[in-house]
Amino acid sequence: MSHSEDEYSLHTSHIGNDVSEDPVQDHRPRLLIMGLRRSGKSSIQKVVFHKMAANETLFLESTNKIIKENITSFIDFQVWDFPGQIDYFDTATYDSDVIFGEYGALIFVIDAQDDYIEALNRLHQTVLRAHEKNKNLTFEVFIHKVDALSDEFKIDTQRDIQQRTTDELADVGLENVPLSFYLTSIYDHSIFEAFSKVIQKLIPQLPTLENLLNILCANSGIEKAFLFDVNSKIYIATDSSPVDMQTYEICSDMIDVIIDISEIYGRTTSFHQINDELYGDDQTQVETNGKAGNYGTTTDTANDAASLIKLNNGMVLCLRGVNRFLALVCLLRSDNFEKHGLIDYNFQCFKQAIAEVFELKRRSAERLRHEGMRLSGDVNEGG
Ligand SMILES: Nc1nc2c(ncn2[C@@H]2O[C@H](COP(=O)(O)OP(=O)(O)OP(=O)(O)O)[C@@H](O)[C@H]2O)c(=O)[nH]1
Repeated sequence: MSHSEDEYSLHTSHIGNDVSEDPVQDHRPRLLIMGLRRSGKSSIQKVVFHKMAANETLFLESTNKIIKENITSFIDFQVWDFPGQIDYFDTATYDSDVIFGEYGALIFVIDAQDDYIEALNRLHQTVLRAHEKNKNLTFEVFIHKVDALSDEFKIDTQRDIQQRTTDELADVGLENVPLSFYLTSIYDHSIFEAFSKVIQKLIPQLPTLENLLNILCANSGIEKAFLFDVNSKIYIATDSSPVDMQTYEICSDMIDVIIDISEIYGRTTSFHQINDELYGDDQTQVETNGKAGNYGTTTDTANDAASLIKLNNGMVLCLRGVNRFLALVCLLRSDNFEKHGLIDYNFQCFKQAIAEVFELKRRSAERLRHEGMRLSGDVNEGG
């Protein structure tokens, strides 16, 4: 699967208090990443959206102004990284109506390896003020850097943070604020899984996507299917069977394997069998075929990408490109894969349905844009 800078481009801009925006772009959903200094905000953003290796974040400089980034993907959204030390409710410097006014989510990062009392105070203040500005904002608390904690301690920490936060909010009459808690670390898949859940809340088409995945799984003998945003490895939807972390990890790793192979062999790839050391299993094989095969990888366009990894436990991992941003990764029994003609047919129907869902979305965005332009034209003429 190929991906170019262009296709998955990230545009970064830096802003101070002058949040001057393109009125059309301004309406993309916004992810605000906040928390105390050194809690890990920039690291999270670099690892998820820039493929930075987790240990390289050790050398990140402290952020000293708000960094705004447009993520161009299956849904266009903005990520705003806030420096830990600023007071974004200081009305003389920051316009909190602009910062909190948009549709989106506020991610609050708490360093779980540190004493978190101050962070909880800050979280409380932030939720209070941001909720006052925008009742539709969802609050996502990342209890972060949990890689150094034992399983038992992780659970206790989550329980304690959750309890204190909800109690304090209930004391001021805010028991119904939408607040979710996640245990995260950049050293494993937990940060991608948490981001997936946050992003899914911003996708109005989620129930339709889940429904399509359920139908595909039921009719193709698929155990579990994820629809991934290839660039970030965030999954934007999965079928309604429970997500087991190991399955998610192996599906997500498959994307890396395929991208790495594509980068090495490019579109000339014909057939490779690679001993897959990824899972310590020398019988696991990755097959990346050219278009001629019944199934395989065509690496020239992400849309056509298809690949198969046979695991030695009788399961098969199967990847199919859906469009230039999305890929479907499924896990199924190899017996069921014998009917791969049927699976291919079902997949084509699924791909078509996804295209229609996003075409509808594109058309309504276009209509909004036209209406926006007409409105701003009217304003200009009037002025
Ligand atoms: N162990 C561990 N360390 C982490 C994790 N995430 C970030 N860090 C480390 O935490 C330190 C601070 O990370 P930053 O991303 O710079 O923190 P920040 O919140 O952006 O800091 P400011 O820009 O000062 O607000 C770095 O040394 C990271 O390597 C994690 O999940 N686990």
